[in-house]
Amino acid sequence: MKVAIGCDHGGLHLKEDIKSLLADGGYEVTDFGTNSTDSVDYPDIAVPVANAVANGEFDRGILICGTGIGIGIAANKVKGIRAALCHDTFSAHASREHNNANILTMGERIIGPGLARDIVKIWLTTEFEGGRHERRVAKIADIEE
Ligand SMILES: O=C(CO)[C@H](O)[C@H](O)COP(=O)(O)O
Repeated sequence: MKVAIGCDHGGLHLKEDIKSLLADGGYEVTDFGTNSTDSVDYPDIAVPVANAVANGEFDRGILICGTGIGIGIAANKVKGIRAALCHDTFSAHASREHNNANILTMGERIIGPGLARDIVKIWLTTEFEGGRHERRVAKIADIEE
């Protein structure tokens, strides 16, 4: 599975930790930055990652900022993106099974690396359930038309 990852300055340390988790797990990871603690604007990272997922270049994306909120709001402006903010494992599971989320967002200023790692592992390995959820996700796509 090909995974695009990105963060702003508020998510740098968690992004680096998640990158090593993904590399150890055999995922093909591409880092869209940022790569320092210098202040950057999260839409500048969110949009390239979201475009790369939306156009099929990557299977999934992971975006991290201080809260996970801003970077997710920006990603969700890109057509075809269903970015889900998950700070617990139940949401990570449900965002895949029910919502077919293609981008996971998290906030480094909110959760620690242990929980974040569990969230990522669940999120990357849970399949979309389809069925009634397919109809609902299709209605979200209709909003974009
Ligand atoms: O969480 C975020 C967006 O939702 C950002 O990481 C946060 O707003 C950055 O704040 P600052 O410029 O004060 O470091």
